[in-house]
Amino acid sequence: MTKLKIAIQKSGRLNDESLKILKDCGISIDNGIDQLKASARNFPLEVMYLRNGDIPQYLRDGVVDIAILGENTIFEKGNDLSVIERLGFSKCRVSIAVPKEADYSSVNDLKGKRIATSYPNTVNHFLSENGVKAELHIINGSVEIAPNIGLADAIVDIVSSGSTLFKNNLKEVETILKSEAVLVASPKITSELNAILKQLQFRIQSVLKAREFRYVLLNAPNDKIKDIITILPGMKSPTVLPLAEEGWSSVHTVINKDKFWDIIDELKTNGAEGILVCPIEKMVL
Ligand SMILES: Nc1ncnc2c1ncn2[C@@H]1O[C@H](COP(=O)(O)OP(=O)(O)OP(=O)(O)O)[C@@H](O)[C@H]1O
Ligand SMILES: O=P(O)(O)OC[C@H]1O[C@H](OP(=O)(O)OP(=O)(O)O)[C@H](O)[C@@H]1O
Ligand SMILES: [Mg+2]
Repeated sequence: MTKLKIAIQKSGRLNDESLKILKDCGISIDNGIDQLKASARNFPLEVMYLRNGDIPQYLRDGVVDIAILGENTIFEKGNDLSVIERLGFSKCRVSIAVPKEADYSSVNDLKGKRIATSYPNTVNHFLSENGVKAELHIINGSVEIAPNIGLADAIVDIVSSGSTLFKNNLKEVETILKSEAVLVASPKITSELNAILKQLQFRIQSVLKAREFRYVLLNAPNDKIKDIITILPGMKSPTVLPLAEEGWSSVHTVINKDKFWDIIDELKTNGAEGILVCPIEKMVL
């Protein structure tokens, strides 16, 4: 049977969530702690566990058909590859940071300075766009330590919470790009495999959509139902069902997860009781 080959990061920041999204799509695979390859049991998919930084080349060569990787890696090493789906996890940015006590007012302050980074193409692109020449020191890890040991005047690295910068007495001064995990396809993918990819994409989209929403159930007196429905816009129209207790109904609807906390007080003042908010597994519109 023809199988779609997907590359995911062997270990690191993207591994867990990449496996989780496949699992949420109903695809069961083994994790890659001791393996480089695993087959899905119930979907024509073969998983290759690889280093994130190596994946763009494997896609280009057609060794794998699709991959989950950080968008920043595409920017650094795979500008020729096309992103087919943004996956909403591993959100971070690639930023410039300098020692806390350094004066910094604009990118021009980096002229002639030493910049340590693991992302030379990203930095060179940013510097040349801004007409600034600097000296790059390419290092593969622990970039944030470089200014403290006298190796560099500034760094360019991934920032998420900012705690690594804080611990190393650095401040973020420019954001070069924002990144999240993305699904990328090889330019060499065949039409047969593309058809399997479409099925996988359909599943991923219904999982991602479901992650944005919550299923809400509540009880309310019948004379308040109209008001409650106006506060609770549903997918189409909320479901209203009579309760066993005379004069009361139950309202069921789906709302954006971020909206719930904005309307909770309004729901309560309008007589809503026994409010339940549940996650949704899949959502097909
Ligand atoms: N602190 C973070 N918060 C959120 N996402 C992050 C963070 N650090 C990295 N990422 C994202 O996860 C991806 C993988 O990062 P990680 O540090 O695990 O691997 P790596 O060192 O780039 O890769 P590898 O060793 O597999 O080649 C990055 O390209 C980035 O998109
Ligand atoms: O802003 P923060 O939330 O502190 O995250 C940023 C840190 O996370 C990443 O490193 P990671 O923990 O993946 O370790 P690594 O350097 O071994 O890749 C990145 O290289 C930064 O050092
Ligand atoms: Mg890292």
